[in-house]
Parts: sequence; structure tokens; C-alpha cells
Amino acid sequence: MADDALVKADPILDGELVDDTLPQPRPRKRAASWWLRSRWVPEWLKDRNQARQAAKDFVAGVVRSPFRCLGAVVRGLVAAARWWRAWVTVRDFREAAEQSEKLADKFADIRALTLFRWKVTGAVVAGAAAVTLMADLVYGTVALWVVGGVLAVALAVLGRQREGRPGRKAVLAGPRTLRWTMDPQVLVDAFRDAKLVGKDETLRLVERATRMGDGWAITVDLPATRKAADVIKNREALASALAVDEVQLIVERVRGNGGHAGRVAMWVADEDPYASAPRRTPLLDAARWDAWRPVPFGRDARDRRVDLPLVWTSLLVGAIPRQGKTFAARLAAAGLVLDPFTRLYVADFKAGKDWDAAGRVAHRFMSGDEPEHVLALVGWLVELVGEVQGRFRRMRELDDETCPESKVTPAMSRDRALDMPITAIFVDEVQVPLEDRTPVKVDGKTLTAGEYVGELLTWLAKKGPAAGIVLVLATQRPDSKTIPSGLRAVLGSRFALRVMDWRDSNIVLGEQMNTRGYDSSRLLASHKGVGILRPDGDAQAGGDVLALTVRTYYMPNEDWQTICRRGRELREAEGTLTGHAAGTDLALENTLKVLGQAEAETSAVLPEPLASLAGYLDGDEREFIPTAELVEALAVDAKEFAQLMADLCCQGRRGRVAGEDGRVRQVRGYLRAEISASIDRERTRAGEVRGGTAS
Ligand SMILES: Nc1ncnc2c1ncn2[C@@H]1O[C@H](COP(=O)(O)OP(=O)(O)OP(=O)(O)O)[C@@H](O)[C@H]1O
Repeated sequence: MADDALVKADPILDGELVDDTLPQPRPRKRAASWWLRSRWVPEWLKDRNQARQAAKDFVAGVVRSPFRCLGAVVRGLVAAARWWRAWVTVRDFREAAEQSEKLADKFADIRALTLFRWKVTGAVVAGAAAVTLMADLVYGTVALWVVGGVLAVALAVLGRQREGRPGRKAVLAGPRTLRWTMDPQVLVDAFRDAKLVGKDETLRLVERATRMGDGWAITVDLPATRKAADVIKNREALASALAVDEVQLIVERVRGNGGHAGRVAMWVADEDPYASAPRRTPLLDAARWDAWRPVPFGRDARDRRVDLPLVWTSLLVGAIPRQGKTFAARLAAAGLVLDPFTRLYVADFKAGKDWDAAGRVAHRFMSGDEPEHVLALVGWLVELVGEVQGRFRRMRELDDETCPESKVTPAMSRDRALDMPITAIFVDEVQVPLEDRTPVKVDGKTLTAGEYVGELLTWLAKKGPAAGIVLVLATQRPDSKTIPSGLRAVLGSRFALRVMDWRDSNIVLGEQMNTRGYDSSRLLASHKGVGILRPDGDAQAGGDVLALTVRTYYMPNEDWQTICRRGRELREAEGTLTGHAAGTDLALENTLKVLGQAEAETSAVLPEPLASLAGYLDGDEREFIPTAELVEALAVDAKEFAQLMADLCCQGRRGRVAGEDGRVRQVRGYLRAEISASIDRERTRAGEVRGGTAS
């Protein structure tokens, strides 16, 4: 039989072509597939091997049963004898008297009670013997068998209880979730097993378990002093105690009027809530959207809609590759695309096709990951910083009715005369500009473009939201080196899809979030688009929670294109199409491109520290530059700098410079002519190398 059931297939080799034109297995009928997937149908009714094993176990059980029964009776006899001995000697009373050192006082009482219990024993035994004898006389030996049988069963049950103490034996148990819905004691046990309530504590059911969606919902009150936050933190232990995967268990603290710090709302899904097909975004059916309304972002495990407010906040999306970052950032963008009064800046450093459609509506758009793109982004950010400063200046001059606080209001954002539309900047793969090392000169100081982008983004995330600037950053590398901590601290909303470990998860979601039960490294790789959302403000479907697991709506490229097309039509109708989308991109971008190319070329050709020196000394007419000044401006180690300069044939020498007080001092430094010669030499050499490679 076994051999019939298992037919060994030929091995399939790497690169072998498999002929799928041959008849393929037919899809199972629905009932059959339900039977196989149902968790309530025992395994042995689904699988032939399991059934065979169950039959074997049954036969073995029957054969072993007389011996096990005998063993249980003996254990029961011993247990009964022990109990009787303790009873007849009044052990509990005696021990209590001993402990309170009053044995001498109580001795007479104990003796009297012992004597009485012996008499009771004698009377019961005599009575039982008499009844048995009478029954024997009346009914014959059958009575003796019946009495013996009843006694044996009673003793066996007692013996079995001793043997079957919890934890002594692994048992084939059915699913526990169904049992706790019928018997809340099982739920209490699960809380105890997960160490969420003490041995002597119990739970109070606020509402009994009810069917809600595709799962069971229940609300419980923890014993006094126990905290709902601890249940959320130890969700995994509770999931284990309830025998469900942790993605199926949703635990939330009930807040507000109906709740308190010890009230927990739980929901247990029948099966993996994220295994079903993803839903399309409802924005597809929306003719237009209002940027001030939270954008439909996704669904939680209970299939409740989760909306994400964007105005007055900023969003950081982090995950390892291919988990749905771009899709999530595009969802946030979709709501703003459908509001014709919104101005969009889109910088796609992924340089793929994902964002292309945004070019139809965006005021500024670029896709690429070269240094010139980074420099163009610097230009945009500088432009936005100026815009924010201008907006604050203008807001100060507005009357209180139009602008009650120093904040953009919905009416202000739509008033064209004020020119303060909601302006959103989306940067995908933000680690690319943040890690860029092209030197840029800012206020006489040379910085890397990455550092400068970090500073500008931090400034915008801090000051921008009140002026109607929305920042959405997505990154593949949510490590502390890439995203400066100052920037992270000011990004209000966070969305962490699957990351490598809890540290990365904390970097996206915030310090200590893993210890509070939110760790996106625990999400499954197969759950694309599922992440932990830590919203800024009121975003979620249920109560007021710190963070929640959300599966984003699925918005493939074609839907995104449809939305962008609609966004363009809306802007054309309202006359708000500007910049890149209107084909009137300002000269700024082109200037930056040229500038960027020149700087990128300089830095690409010249080795450090010459590249930085070239930037720093650009336009400087002095003949002699002090070493101390260069070391400080370039932020380099003095010793290392001297060594590198010597390698480039620039010798440090003594020269005279006038100090701030007008007195001339002798200091060490470099001749400008020598540095320039070295730069020219390196450029020529690089040109020759390039020429050589080209030929
Ligand atoms: N909500 C969703 N439901 C189902 N699948 C999704 C969802 N979101 C994204 N995906 C799937 O995940 C894949 C990867 O998405 P996406 O391109 O956004 O990843 P990414 O994290 O930006 O990747 P990379 O880091 O390589 O840029 C998509 O091709 C898409 O099929």
C-alpha cells in the first residue's frame, strides 16, 4: 500500500526543460480543498499516512491497555492509601498545630479526632463488607465483579490523574483557539502560560468572544496593576499559548473613555490574514482627492481601512529591497496627485520606471542616481528652504482671520494669490543622495553633497510641515550611518516594511520600539507590502494605538499611471500645471546640471584632497595658504593631509601671513602655485588615461 501511495518522481535537473504541455493535475474541488485546509478536521482524516499511523497507534493502545490499566489501578491504590492515612492521622490539623507550636495544647483534640476517624473507617469498611456480602448472597458473584469493577475504575481514574499531570506528556491536542471561545478558562490558562497574569490571578471578560470578520474578537480586563502594554509586548508568547501564528493575533489596548491601561482587545484570525490577494487602492475610484484628508494607505489584519494623514507631517519608509517601499511611497503620493492644488517634487534615485508617470504632474521631476542628480536635488532643497522662509515671512504679514496661527490652512493652501500650496517632496532611495561624496561649497565651507542634503532635509522636516511642506523619504538602507539621527528624529510618521534585524526596525520606527512589541524584522518575506506603521496623529482604524501592522493597498504601475493621468487632467482644468509637467522647467535645473557635471568631473578626475582643495580654493587669489586653515576647512587629519600633499608633490613650507590683528606671523602652509600645478598635472594625467581607454 505504502509503495502504491508514493510514486518516486524522476529528478529534475538544473536547466532541464519540463514539458508542461502534458496533462497537468486538475485543481481540487472547493469542498475537498476546504476539507484539506480546515484546521478543525483532524490530520488523520486528511492524509493516508496519518490515518495509517493513527490506526497503528490505536492497536498498540488496545494491546497495552490492560497493563496500563493495572498500573493506573496500583497508582490509584497507593494514592488512595496515602490520602486515607493523612486523613485518619489528621495530618493537616497536626501540622498546623506543630507550626504554631501548640501541639501539646491540641494533642487531646487530635487524638480524639484520630480515634473518631478510625471508628468511621471501621464502620465504613464493615458496612461496605456487609453490603457486598448481601449483594453476593442476593445476586451471586456478579455483584462482586461489579463492585470490584467500579472500584478498579475509580482507582484507575485516580491513578491516571496522578500520571497525567500537565507537562508530563506530549498530547495530540486539537486547535486551542476554538476551545477558548467556548471555555474562557483556556484563555486564562494561555495568559498564565505566557506569564501575563499570575497563578492566582484571573481575567475578567468585558465582552464574550464574538465572531468578527474572519476571526474571533474578545475584550478582557487584566488583573489590577497588570498593563495592556505588556500584553502587546509579549504578543508572541500569547500567540504561542493560543497556538496561532503571531500574524494572526492582534492585540490592542482599549483607550479613551471605554478603556483603561489594563483593558485589552484581542482578535484572532482564523488563518493568515495576509495570505489573500491584496486589494486595489480605493483612490482608483476617486475623481479627485483633498490633500488635507488622510490618504487611504492600506488595511489592517482585521480588514479595517487605515488612512495616513500627510499634511503637517512627514513620512519615512524603510525596508530591505523588494518589500514594497516604492509602492507604499507611491500610495502616499497618489492622494496628493489627485489634488490639483498640490505641488509635487519627485526625485527617483532608484532610476527605474516606477515613478515615471509622476513626471506628468510634478512641478519638479528627475530620475537617476548620478552626482548631477544629487546636485539637482540640492538645488531643489535650497529652493524649498527659500520657499518656506518666504512663506513664514508672508504669513506674519497676513491678518489673523486668514492666518490664525503661523500655519498654512486649507483655505490658504488653495488661495492662488497667496501662493502657498501644499508642496510635497518625494525622494525614493534617499540613501543615494545622503551618501554622495561630491564636494559642495556652502558659505565658504566645503561639505559633501550628502551632508548638505542631510542638513537641508532636516531643516525642511523641522520647519516645513507648518508651511505646508510634506516630506516623504524611502530608503533601502535604514541604518544609522545613512539616515542622520537628527533627520530621523524630526520625521513624524514611519512605515517599516520587513528589515534585516530589530536594530534597523528601531531606526525606522524609533528607539525601543522592538521592546514595545513592534519589530518589522519579524514580518514574513512572503508578506509583500505588509509593514508596521507608526503614524503621526490619528491614522488608524481602531483606537488610538502607538503603531499597527498594515498591508498597503496594491497599486501596480498601470493604476499609478491612471491616477497620474487623472491628476494631470485635474491640474489642466484648474490651471495649476507648472514646472516640469508643464514643460516650463526653470533654468535652475539646467544650470545645476551643468554645474553638477563640472563639479562631478572635477571630483571624479582629481584624487582627494585635491578635489576638495580645488573646490575650496576656487576664486581664491592668495599666493600662500596656511595649513591650519586647509585642515580645518577640509575637516581632515593634519598628519594624513601632510602625507597626501607630499605624495602629490606639494611641499609644506613657511610663509608670512597677516593675522586678524594686522600683525604678520610666520606659519606653515602651501604655495597656491604648487597646488594649482598639482591639480593641472592630475587632470592631464586623468585625461591621458581616459584618452588611452577610449582609443
Ligand atoms: N501591497 C502590496 N501587496 C502585494 N504586493 C505588493 C504590495 N506592495 C508591493 N508589492 C510587491 O512587491 C514588489 C516590490 O515592491 P517595490 O518595488 O515597491 O519594492 P521596493 O522595496 O521599492 O524595492 P527596491 O528596494 O528594489 O526598490 C512589487 O513588485 C509588488 O509586486
